[in-house]
Amino acid sequence: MIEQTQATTLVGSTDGKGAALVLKDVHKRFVQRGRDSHVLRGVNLTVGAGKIVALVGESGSGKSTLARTIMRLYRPDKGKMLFDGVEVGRIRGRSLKDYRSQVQMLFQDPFASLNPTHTIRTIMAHSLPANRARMSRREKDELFASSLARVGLNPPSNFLAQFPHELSGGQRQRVALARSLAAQPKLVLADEPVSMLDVSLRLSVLNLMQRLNEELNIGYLYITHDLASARYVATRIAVMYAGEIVEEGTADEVIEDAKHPYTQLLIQAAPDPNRQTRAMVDTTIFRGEPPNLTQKIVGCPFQFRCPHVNNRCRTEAPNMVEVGEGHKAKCHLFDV
Ligand SMILES: Nc1ncnc2c1ncn2[C@@H]1O[C@H](COP(=O)(O)OP(=O)(O)OP(=O)(O)O)[C@@H](O)[C@H]1O
Repeated sequence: MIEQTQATTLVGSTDGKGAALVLKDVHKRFVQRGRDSHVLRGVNLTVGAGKIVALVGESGSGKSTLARTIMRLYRPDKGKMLFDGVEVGRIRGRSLKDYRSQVQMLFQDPFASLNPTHTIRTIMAHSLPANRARMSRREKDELFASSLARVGLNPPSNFLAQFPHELSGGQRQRVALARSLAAQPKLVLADEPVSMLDVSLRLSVLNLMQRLNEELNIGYLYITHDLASARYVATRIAVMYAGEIVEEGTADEVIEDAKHPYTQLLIQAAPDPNRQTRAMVDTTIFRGEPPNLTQKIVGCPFQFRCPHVNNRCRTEAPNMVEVGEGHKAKCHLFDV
């Protein structure tokens, strides 16, 4: 029972040291109405212990599927996922619960993720890991209060008895963060956590995530469409296209010196805060469509939209190659 032995090292190992997530060649297929859709097509990605990595890409590129696969809500069809050195696919039973305490998800819509019929106290109590669920009510209230105070909800006692509908969107997202804190996570998979909040609140929630990262060494996989917020909050950015990471590097380098034609177009399409007329993502910059994931892709998945496409792109899939220090891109332009 090697997997049980390995997995038990997860239990209670909440030591503030953080833990790395390493994904190797992760594939996920869905079969829908008899059609096989290859949504994750060999994802390689590392979120270092206590690091913030942003995962950016268009709608449908597979970002949420990847997060759900990491959470073990989906089983990958192929590939390896290692968390804190433990193979995630082998974690079973109680250890899976512990894994899901240490790796938590923060969703786009905090209202949908908080049970509306429960008070904040009950919501927080339900997400406690087994080793904390046995605490006395007083101990739990102290833990919940300190978690709420840490996310800036003061005085915490006022919030414990409230229901989600009594809170603002920003407060609800803070409650969602406090709930995860009570379970001492090492990694939070934050799936568009600020996109439903008012612009004025977005920055405060991103700042809070960053502060929790610094104070508690919590790592984040920050999933977003928004390159500006990715650069603001993350040290590294990974760009996803059609179920693959096509570029990865430090946040500054990926934005300032993007190599992959897709990343370059994403940056061009991003809303420019200095230009009044382009408040939305400019999708007209992209010609063509992303590939049909129900069909086998021969060559580069970006060939149908790429301004630099050549014959090699139509026949040979590009490899990920070094394009700078700690900066990689999957494009034939650099694989000569
Ligand atoms: N359970 C499922 N069954 C079948 N297909 C699915 C399932 N979940 C996701 N997909 C398909 O996988 C593809 C990727 O979806 P996913 O939600 O992961 O993308 P995304 O990058 O997170 O998009 P968004 O930014 O809009 O959330 C889509 O084509 C979607 O229809």
